[in-house]
Parts: sequence; structure tokens; C-alpha cells
Amino acid sequence: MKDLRRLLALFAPYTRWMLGGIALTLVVVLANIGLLALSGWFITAMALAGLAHTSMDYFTPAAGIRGLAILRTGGRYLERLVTHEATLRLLSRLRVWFYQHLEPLAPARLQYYRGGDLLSRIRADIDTLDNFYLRVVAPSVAAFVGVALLSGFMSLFSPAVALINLGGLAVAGVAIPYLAHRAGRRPGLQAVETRAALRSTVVDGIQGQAELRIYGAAPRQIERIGTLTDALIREQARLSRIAGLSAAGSSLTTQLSIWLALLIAIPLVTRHALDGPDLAMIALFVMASFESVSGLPLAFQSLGETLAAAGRIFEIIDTRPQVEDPAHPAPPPALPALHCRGLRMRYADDAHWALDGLDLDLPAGHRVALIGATGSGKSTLINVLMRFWDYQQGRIELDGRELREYTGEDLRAFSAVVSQRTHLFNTTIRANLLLARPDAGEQDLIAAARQARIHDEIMRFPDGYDTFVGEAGVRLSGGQARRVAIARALLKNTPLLILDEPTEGLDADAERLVMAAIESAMQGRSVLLITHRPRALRHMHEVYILEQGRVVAHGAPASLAEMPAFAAYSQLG
Ligand SMILES: Nc1ncnc2c1ncn2[C@@H]1O[C@H](COP(=O)(O)OP(=O)(O)OP(=O)(O)O)[C@@H](O)[C@H]1O
Repeated sequence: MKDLRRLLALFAPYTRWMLGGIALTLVVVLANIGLLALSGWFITAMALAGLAHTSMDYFTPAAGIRGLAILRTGGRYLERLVTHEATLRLLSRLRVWFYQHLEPLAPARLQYYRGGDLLSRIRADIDTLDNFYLRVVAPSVAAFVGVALLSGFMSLFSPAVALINLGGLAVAGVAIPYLAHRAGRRPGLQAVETRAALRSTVVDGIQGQAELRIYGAAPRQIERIGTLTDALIREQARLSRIAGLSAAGSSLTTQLSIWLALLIAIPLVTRHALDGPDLAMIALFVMASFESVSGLPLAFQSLGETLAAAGRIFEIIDTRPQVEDPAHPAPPPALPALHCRGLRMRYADDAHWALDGLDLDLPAGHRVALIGATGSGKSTLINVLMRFWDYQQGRIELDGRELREYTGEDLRAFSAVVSQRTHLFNTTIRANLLLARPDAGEQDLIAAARQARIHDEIMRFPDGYDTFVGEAGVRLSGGQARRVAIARALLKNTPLLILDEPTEGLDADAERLVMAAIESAMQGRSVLLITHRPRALRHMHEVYILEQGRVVAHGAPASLAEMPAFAAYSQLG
């Protein structure tokens, strides 16, 4: 119920569109029923008039029939137009709303979700939510109002028939759909989950194709996909069986209701309490009235799927970001001077301290390197500085204020990060660069690329800056991709530059080129560099050696050169 209320609240801005759609649905249903009933009445009345050799006014009913036919067709057209417009508007709002909630959760809260699972929530679950209006709300409201109007009209002729009809409509529109919903709940839930699992497995399989082939695990992955597909087909078959049975039940109820109505109405005609043409009208009216509840079985069934999807969506929406912005943020920082005192951070309450009393000073314009064994907390420090994760104890001061006083956005606007995993989007080099500064001109792009030592190579591509880099930049070499990332960071032109093992995984030539790019990028900025490469340390003012989240030594590179730890950690790469 709570999820239902929340769903309705989400749709509130489109109430007018939705009410318009419902009103039109109702008009179409009523016009259809009216058309059938009036036609039945008209044909019978004409026949009886012919038999009795009496005259009758056939203009009015003929005009009525024509009017209802036009109303039905025009109404259907408008109904489709309005309901689809409402649906599309809703859909785009839901996607944006979901993404806006998703973004602050990255990366801390999202690391436990699989990529395919998130994709599935964004796409399939939102689509399913969208059904809520088209398949659940609109048909239910239209049925409710429609049945009330129809029963009122019918009781003018025969309250008993109206009652029978109401009973039949309740069975076909409520009892059968309810039973079908009960029966379809579990397979409905399972189908949503299996579909999500299938999507994650397929996405994983595509992304990890190379590994699956190298380790000969592709057949197992295929088998997993096969098993999930079979499960999905079984669940869908169960849902279809339930849908089929409920359709058959509804149809049986319709026929029985017509029989019962006739059983009651025929004696009324013999007793002259009802006209002959009215009998035909009543029979057709009863038959057609079931159209008003025809959407309900699907509505009940969709309700299960919609609620399951809503549950999955709300689960993410209700997750609080790991780091929240302060209620009254300080103005953005200006001076890139950073000081950490007794900094402690762990990823979970029961995890060990990834940073365990870290002290570090990065004066404005200085270059500081961090070295240390794997797992010593170097990347964690960056996660904390970027406000992706919060720290539990100690202080971080930036430009004289505690880091927590700034908004995450201001902090990220103040710094650029280049890491070995910097993502390039599957678009052109130009678009990848412009990500950092959408309003940058051609000359800015070229200047940044030149400084990152990549311009000449870009110009050698046939399409220059308009070269497509492929998925995650696969069409560039590792060194080229890294230099495009550095150019992007340069274009952002921030006072603080953070480099997380920017030359990791590159061969000596590529490393040399990337280092040249980095040297030029470091000019005039505060720099925090994580590296194992001794070559990079030459340009640093100070080197910090980390062990288990703590600084064990720091000083100018030359002063540390004799330390065994320095030699060990600066040559690991
Ligand atoms: N996202 C995370 N969730 C939970 N624990 C994490 C996460 N990232 C890192 N850790 C843990 O925190 C500790 C420090 O990891 P961190 O990545 O900061 O080390 P690092 O010095 O950067 O290592 P490397 O040189 O291998 O990159 C490790 O014990 C690691 O397992």
C-alpha cells in the first residue's frame, strides 16, 4: 500500500493528462456499449414496427447510432493520443528522477549492485512502473465509473437485471482478476527477478568476454544464461496460463449473465412490463457492459509486476548517499592547500581501518607523492578527498576549512583526477575532452592536447578530434588513452590535480610520453600523485610512504632514497 501511494504521488504532476486519458477511455467504452445496445433496440423496433404495420421515427435512433459510432472512433483516437502522451511524459520524468537519485549514490552505495542489475532497474523496471497508469490506474478507474453509470441506467428498465449484471461484472471484473492476481503474484515476482538476473548475466558475459574465453568459462556462462532463460520461459508460461484461464472465466461469466438477464427479462415482456425492443437492448447491453471491466484482469496482474518493480526502484531511492552535502555549505575553496591530521577511515563498521591516523601536508603549489604497498590506503585517500566516501575520525583541511564544509560538487570542480582507470566514453575524442568543459573552444582543446603531448597523434588520425574512441577507449593505445585523459583534466584547469598511478600498466615508451604530459600538467598546481614509478618521483617536492593506512616516513625524494621501504615501494610497478 505504501509503495502504491508513493507511485501515485510520483504521477501527481500528470494528473490532468491522466484524468483526460481516463475520461476518454470511459467515453469510448460507454459509446461502444451504447452503440451495440441502441443498434439492437433499433433493429428489433424496426422489425416489430414492420410486423405490426405501424410507423416509427427512425431518424433519431439512426442519428444516435451514427453519433455514437463517430464518438467511439474519434474518442479512441484521442484516447490513444492522450494516454500515450501521458505515458511518455511519465516515462521521461521517472527516468530522470531515478537517475538524479542514483548519481549521489555512486560509487560508495552502488558498488554492491551489478552493472546489469542497475541497467535493468533503469530500463525494465521503469517501463514496468509506466504500466501502472496504462494498465492499472486507467482501466480500474474507467471500470469503476463505467459500472456505476451502467448499473444506474439498467435499473431504469429492470432493477433485477441491473443486479444480475452487477453481480456478473463483480465476478468478471473483481473476483476472477483477484484470484488470477493471487495466483500470478509469485510467478510475476519471479519473472521480474529472473529477467533482471538474465540481463545482468548477459551484460557480465559480454563485458567479460575475453576472460571467459581465456579461462574456458564461456560454456558455463552460456549454460547459466540457458538456465535463466528456461526459468523465465516457465514463469511466463505460468503467467500466460493464468491469464488464459481468467479470460475464459470472464467470458463464461459474460454468457451466464446474458442468460440470466434474459431469463428475468423475457417474462417481463410477456407481462407487458417491458417492450420487445428493450429486451434486445438489454441483452446486448449486458453483453457489451463486460467491456468496461475487460481491462481489470490485466490490471490486477500488472499490479503484482508493478509493485515488484516499484519495490526494487524504491530500494535504491531510499538508500542514503554515503556522503551528504552540508546544509549550509562554505563558499567553494580557492587555495589548493591540503592538510590531513589523524585521518581514519574504514569502508564498513566491521572492516579494518583503510586509513589509520594519516597525517599529510600538501601546501599550495606543492607536489606530493604517495607510495606504499598495495592495500596501504592510497586510493582510499583519494576517495575520501573527492567525498565519494566519508571519513570517521581526524581532520582534513582544505583552504583552511574542514572538507565536510564544502559540497561534493564544489570539491570536484576544484580538482581533476586522472587514474589508471579513467573512463573514456564511446564517442569522439572531442566529446570526451569537452566533458571537462562543455564551452571550451577549438583552441582550448588543442592547447590542452598539446600540453598533454597527444595533439600530434590525434591529428594523424583520419578524423582528427572527431575520431571515435570505441567502448571505454579501446581504439586508442593505453598510453594514448591516458594522455587524452590528462588533456581532459588540463582542460578542466583546476588548482588541484590528483593522479592515481597514471602510468600503471604502460610500457617504457608510453610511460615516457605520459610522464612528459604529466610534468607539463603539474606546472602551477598542487599535485597529489600516487605512483610506484621512480621516474615520476624526481619531480616531487615530497614523498610520503604509507603502510597500513599510516605514514611511516616522508621527506624530499633524495632524503628518502636510502630507505629500504622507499626502494621497495617505488619500484613495484
Ligand atoms: N570500495 C571498497 N570497499 C571496501 N573496501 C575497500 C574498497 N576499496 C578499498 N578497500 C579496502 O581498503 C584498503 C585500502 O585499499 P586502497 O585501494 O586504498 O589501497 P591502495 O594503496 O590504493 O592499493 P593499490 O596500490 O593496490 O591500488 C584495502 O584493504 C582494500 O581492501
